Amino acid sequence: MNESTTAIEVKGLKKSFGAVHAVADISFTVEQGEVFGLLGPNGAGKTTTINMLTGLARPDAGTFRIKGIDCTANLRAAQHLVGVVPDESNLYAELTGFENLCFCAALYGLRKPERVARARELLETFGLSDAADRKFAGYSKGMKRKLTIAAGIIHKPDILFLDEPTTGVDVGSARQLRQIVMNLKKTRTTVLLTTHYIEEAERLCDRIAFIVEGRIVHTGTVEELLQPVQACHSMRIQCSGMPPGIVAALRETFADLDFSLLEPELLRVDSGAPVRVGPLVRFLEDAGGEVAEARRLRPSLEDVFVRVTGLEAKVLRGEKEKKGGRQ
Ligand SMILES: Nc1ncnc2c1ncn2[C@@H]1O[C@H](COP(=O)(O)OP(=O)(O)OP(=O)(O)O)[C@@H](O)[C@H]1O
Repeated sequence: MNESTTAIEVKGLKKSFGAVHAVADISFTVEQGEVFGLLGPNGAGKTTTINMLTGLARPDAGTFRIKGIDCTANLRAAQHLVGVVPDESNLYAELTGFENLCFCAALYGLRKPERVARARELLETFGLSDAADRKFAGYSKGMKRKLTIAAGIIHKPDILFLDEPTTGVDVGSARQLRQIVMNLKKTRTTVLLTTHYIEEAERLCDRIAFIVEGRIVHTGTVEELLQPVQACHSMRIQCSGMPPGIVAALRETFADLDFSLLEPELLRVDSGAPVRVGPLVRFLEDAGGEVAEARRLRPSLEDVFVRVTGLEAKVLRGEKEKKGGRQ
């Protein structure tokens, strides 16, 4: 019997498409009951990783185990243990929400009375009962996403692969979808999710792996990831009328501080020690500027991402369009 608490174990997974190394070399483990996030910009290799783990893409190299079962050669061996929510919905546009769920339940071998009961239960839980008899094609993006997650957990899997749960949905639906993930966590379902939203990873995940150009560059709990920047002190100063060359002048006068101009009227100050605001404000105003606000910044995961990857935070904010259903 396998006593291990490891739900997913990935070693040296690789996948190329021609000259593109979509997944260059990826290894990680996810413990049972954990919500583990792959966080990275568009094109980092998140979907390709999930596709390999769910049998939608064949790895060029590497191995992976699900609950101790080697699935590299035989994915079916662990199929009953996993649920999959792909980034583009795999549900049928012409079927109703209820029919889609019953169909998925049948694929997983649930008996008819069980299918109907489970479909109704999930429609109720996800707030979709009123839309149960409407065609999937007419659902909003948020409703489509919810139903696709419901379909992924219809057979109560131990492990759920969830690709970009909230991409392309409105703020309210995103909040509900995050709540769904938190509820799954309460039932000890292991979740491997991908996202390019830092706040989402921070809120939902027990551990996060930063993925860039097909490689995991850093992994840890939010607390562990934040550790290197805890000692950093940063400020944002909103100041109009700053003369050209102000950043160089500030650097010369305050040699222990680092300055960057985020916008023409927005200055960022970073330091390894607490920053004294008074002298900075006086300097800026003596130079002809007018300070509207000076605000201390809490160290954030975004700072860590920027520091570890060398990328700008805005690469994570790129949105991508989703289709949402088989047409
Ligand atoms: N079927 C394919 N054929 C050719 N190139 C592909 C294919 N699938 C992915 N790629 C390329 O592999 C790289 C990784 O893509 P992948 O979709 O895994 O990234 P991602 O991190 O999921 O990004 P996104 O958030 O945009 O979905 C990208 O350069 C992408 O263009």
